[in-house]
Amino acid sequence: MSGMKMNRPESPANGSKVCAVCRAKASQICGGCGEIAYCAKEHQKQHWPIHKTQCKPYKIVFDEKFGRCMVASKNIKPGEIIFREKAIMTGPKQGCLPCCLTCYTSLENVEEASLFRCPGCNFPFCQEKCAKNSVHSEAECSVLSKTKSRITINDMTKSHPVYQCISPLRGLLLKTTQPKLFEPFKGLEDHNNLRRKTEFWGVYQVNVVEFLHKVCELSDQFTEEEIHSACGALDVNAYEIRPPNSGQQRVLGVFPLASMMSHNCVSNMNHVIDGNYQMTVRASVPIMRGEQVFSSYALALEGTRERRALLRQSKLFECDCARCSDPTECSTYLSALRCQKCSTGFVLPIRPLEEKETPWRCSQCSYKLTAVVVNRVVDKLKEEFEAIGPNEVEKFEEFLKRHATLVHPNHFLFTSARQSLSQLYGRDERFLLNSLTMEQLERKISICQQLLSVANIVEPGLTRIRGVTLYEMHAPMLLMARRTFEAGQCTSAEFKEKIEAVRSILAEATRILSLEDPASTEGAMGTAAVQALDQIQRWISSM
Ligand SMILES: C[S@@+](CC[C@H](N)C(=O)[O-])C[C@H]1O[C@@H](n2cnc3c(N)ncnc32)[C@H](O)[C@@H]1O
Repeated sequence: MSGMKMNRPESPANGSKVCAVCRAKASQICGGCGEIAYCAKEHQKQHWPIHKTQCKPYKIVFDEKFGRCMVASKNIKPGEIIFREKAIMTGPKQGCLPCCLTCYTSLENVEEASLFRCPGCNFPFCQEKCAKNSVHSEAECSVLSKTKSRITINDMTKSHPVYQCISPLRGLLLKTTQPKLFEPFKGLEDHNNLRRKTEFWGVYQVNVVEFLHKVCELSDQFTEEEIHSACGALDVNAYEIRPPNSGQQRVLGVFPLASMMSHNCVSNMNHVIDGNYQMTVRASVPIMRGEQVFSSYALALEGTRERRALLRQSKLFECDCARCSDPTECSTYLSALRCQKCSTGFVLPIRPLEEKETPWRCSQCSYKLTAVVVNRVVDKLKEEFEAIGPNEVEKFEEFLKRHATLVHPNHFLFTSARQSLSQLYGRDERFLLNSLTMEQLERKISICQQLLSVANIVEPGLTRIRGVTLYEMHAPMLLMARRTFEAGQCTSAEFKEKIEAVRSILAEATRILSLEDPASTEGAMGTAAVQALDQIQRWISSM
């Protein structure tokens, strides 16, 4: 990586390390950070009270291209915790539906009589206890009370622009309520200079800056620039959280250390955020000393044009990672079309980083298409895909069948359709597992396999999608094995072999899903996976 500055550990000119306690020649290195060396175990033990606050498997360094970024200071194994961090603030996401400002429960289906309106500001909450929470009552309520005579949020089924102000306001109010937390918030990249030239700047100017200045009377406390910085810091850095009861809504959380991770379209970490808004970041694949810890700010199962557009718009940079630069997206062909001329080749962008201008060419017959034509085809397909309801199994299947001659089997819209189908077969009330035919069970397995073949490349290692898909795959495999055996269509030895295969899939799913928050859907799946694995293991040993 060019231009990266790293603070190297103290070592003599010949490169060998010295003991941090006695400066004798060191023979061992701290396993936690890979940085500090010791001559013997005793000195390591003696040094621990001092070293433990600095013992981290990463460093924050500066790079000309990425800005501040996180680099592994030792080799990190898959599953190893890189860091844990609690959110310094949380708040509603732009464009959200009205929600409780404390627990973020969606108020969409709550009757007016069941709402609690805060006596100070009249904002709706799910219950009185939430309105009394200190984040609201001790800071923002008095600011929002200025809106009381002007705003009443009545329609819970439509987003209200006032919610756009809440998260920036919470960030800004840290200045007086929690100055220690305001420092890292203020230090986040806001990209004001780039954002100033975008259409969003004007929207924030009206909906947030002018609202906080004119309606909330905060012009003495925060300048226009400071308010825009808060909006930018959130757009560029905040993580999306799925709190329980919030329905489909996402909440924003600010994690200053996690914000230091650069983006790569194939990340090497995974993160879990628990109910207390604590984030745990682990390596999903081996990370070697000196390598960056990369998060993915975009959805890994999207195509290059879609990921790069999101990163350009919300994170203000042009991603040129290995995946974006490769026309085949690391051989996944997630954006490839089928050639309509020779029908055996796939049409790929010649210069994938120039999505608006690049010609696309068939890998077999050199048939060419312009970017405009390709983008139009994909946009039309996307429109059709987005019109499919979440449980419409038949429509997803129809979509896959109808367009099989148009796009690569792994096309990102097909992969998304498969992701939905992998969950619907076996879970949707019309397709419960035990009611599935052998053909449908086979279909579920093949959908999961195809999904895994893509996930293994773009979300490799200990990642949520792999854990969930492996778990989804084990159940039809197990059921098929049992049905076949009970029908006398396989021998005991063959049956045992099939069960062994299920066991190994389930063991991997368990390893991945056990890293999830037990209160989350994936965490619950992890618990179920542990039980299923235990049962299968007992079953195998009794065979
Ligand atoms: C969440 S911040 C990461 C920390 C940031 N580098 C800093 O110094 O504060 C996101 C910003 O980092 C930079 N960045 C992250 N990943 C990048 C990448 N793959 N290529 C170029 N810039 C990147 C961009 O400026 C982006 O808006």
